[in-house]
Amino acid sequence: MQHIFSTDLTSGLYTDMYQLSMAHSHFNYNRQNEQVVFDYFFRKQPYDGGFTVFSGLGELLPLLQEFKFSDRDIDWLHKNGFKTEFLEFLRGFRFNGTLHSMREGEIVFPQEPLVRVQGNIVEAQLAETVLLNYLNFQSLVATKAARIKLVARGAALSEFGLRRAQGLGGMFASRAAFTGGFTSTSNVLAASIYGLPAVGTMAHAYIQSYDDELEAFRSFAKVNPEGCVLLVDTYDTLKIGVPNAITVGKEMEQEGHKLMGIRLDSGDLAYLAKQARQMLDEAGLNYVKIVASNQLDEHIIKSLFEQGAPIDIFGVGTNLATGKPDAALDGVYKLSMANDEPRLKLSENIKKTTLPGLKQVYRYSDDKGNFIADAVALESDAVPVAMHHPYEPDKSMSLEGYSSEALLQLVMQNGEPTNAPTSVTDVAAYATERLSKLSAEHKRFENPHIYKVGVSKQLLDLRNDLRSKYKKESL
Ligand SMILES: Nc1ncnc2c1ncn2[C@@H]1O[C@H](COP(=O)(O)OP(=O)(O)OP(=O)(O)O)[C@@H](O)[C@H]1O
Ligand SMILES: O=P(O)(O)OC[C@H]1O[C@H](OP(=O)(O)OP(=O)(O)O)[C@H](O)[C@@H]1O
Ligand SMILES: O=C(O)c1cccnc1
Repeated sequence: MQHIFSTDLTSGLYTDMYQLSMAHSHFNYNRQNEQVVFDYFFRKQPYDGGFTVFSGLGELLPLLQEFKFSDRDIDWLHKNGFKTEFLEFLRGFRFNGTLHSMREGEIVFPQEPLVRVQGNIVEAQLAETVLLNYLNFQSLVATKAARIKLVARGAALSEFGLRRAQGLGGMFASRAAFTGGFTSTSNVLAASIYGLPAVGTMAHAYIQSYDDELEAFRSFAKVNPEGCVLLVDTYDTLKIGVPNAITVGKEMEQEGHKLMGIRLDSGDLAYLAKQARQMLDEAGLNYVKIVASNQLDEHIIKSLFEQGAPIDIFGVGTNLATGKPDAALDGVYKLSMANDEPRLKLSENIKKTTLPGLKQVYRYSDDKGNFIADAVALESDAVPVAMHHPYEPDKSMSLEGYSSEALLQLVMQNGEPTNAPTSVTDVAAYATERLSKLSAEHKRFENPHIYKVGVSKQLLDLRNDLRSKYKKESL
C-alpha cells in the first residue's frame, strides 16, 4: 500500500495525465527533439490588489533537476497503456531545458512572462503542471503575506496556518509566507527545512487540562521560561487571564526570567489589547508583548492599528495559508514558439490571446528608483523607448528618460541551475526592497491604481500578423 509519505515527489507522475498522453504522441511521431518555448504568466491580480510577489522558484528549480521516472512510475505507466518504446525513453528522461525567470521575490504584474521555458517539446510540456502547481500557490500566499506586512507597522508576523492549510500545501504556504515578509512560523518541519524561526505559544487545551488557569500558566512557564507566551482568553481575558499572567510574570522575575507575552485569541482585540496593555504596564510588566490571533487578515490588522490597538505580534493562519478569499492565482503556461516559429493562441477575448515569440520583460524606473512601467518586448528588439497598451494599441506611452532593467534572467541552462540557491531570507529581503519601489497608489487595497504593462511595437505587429494569418485560415 502506497501513501503520500512513501512517495518520491520528484516523480515524473506528479503531472496531469494529458501531459503524458501528449508526450507519448510526440514520441510516437518522433517529435521529441523539436524545440519549443513556453511562457508562464497570470492574468488577474489576486485579492483585487495591485501587485503580486513572485514566489516558489527556489523549490521549482531543484525539482526540475530531479524530475524523473522511477521503475515504479514506469511500471504504472505500462499498466496504463503506454507503449514500451516510450517507456524506455521515459526511463532515461531528464529535464534538460533552459529557464529564464524573474528573480524570486520580484514584484510582478498581469500578462508579463514570469518564466520562460525552452526545451524539447516533451520536457517543456512535462514541466507545465508542476511549474504551475509550485509557482501559482506560493505566489498567491507570498502576496497575501506582503499585503499583511504592508499594514503591520513593523509588528512581528507569525504564520500559524498548517492546521488550516490545503493539506501538504501547508509546507509551501509557510515558505511563501516567509518570502512575502512574515518573520516566523509555527510549522516546525518548514522551519527546519527552510531555516525559518519556529515560534509557538500555547493552546486552550493545555489550560483546560488543569483545574485552574493559574496552575496551568505556572507549570508551563517553569518548563518554558524562554519565549513564554501565555494564552489569556480561555475563561475571561481581563478578569482572569491577564491577572493570572501578571502573577506568573512577577513570579518569573523572581526566578530571573521575563515573561515574553500574552496572547489574545477572541473578543474585541483592540479593546482587550488596550486594557491588557494598561494592566501589564501598571504591574511593571511593560516589556511583556501582546500577541493577537483569530482569523486575522490584512483588513482586520489595518483596522486594529487604526483603532490604536497596542499589538506587538500577530499570528495569522487560515486567511494566509489558504490565500483567502482567492482560491488560486490564475497563472498559465502557454506555448509561444515551436521550431523557431512564433506561435499564438487565439481567443474571442483579446485579453486571452497570447503574446507570441521569444520575449524579454523590461522594467522602467525613474531617477529615484521608483517603478514606472514594464514593457514586454521580443528578445530581438532593442530595449523599447515606447510601449503600447496590449489590448488598446492606440494607447501608447513614451519610456524615454527612464532607466531600464531586463527582468528575465537565465536561471537554468540545460537542466542545471546557473546560480547557487538563494535563501528564503534573501528572497524576503529582495521582495521588501522591490515592493518599496512601487508607489502607494499601486499598493492600496481599495481600487489600486493599475500598474502599466505594455508591449513593444514589434511584438504588437507580430501578434497582429499571426492573428490575421490564423483568422484567414479559419475562414
Ligand atoms: N477590534 C476589532 N476590529 C476589527 N475586527 C476585530 C476586532 N476584534 C476582533 N476582530 C475580528 O473579528 C472576528 C471576530 O470573530 P468572532 O465573532 O468569531 O469572535 P470571537 O471572539 O472569535 O468569538 P468566540 O469567542 O466565539 O471565539 C475575528 O476575525 C477577529 O479577528
Ligand atoms: O485563526 P487563524 O488565523 O487560523 O490562526 C490560527 C488559529 O488556530 C488556533 O486555534 P484553534 O482553535 O485551532 O486551536 P486552539 O485551541 O489552540 O485555540 C489559534 O488559537 C488561532 O486562533
Ligand atoms: O503557537 C501558537 O500560538 C499557534 C500555533 C498554531 C496555530 N495557532 C496558534
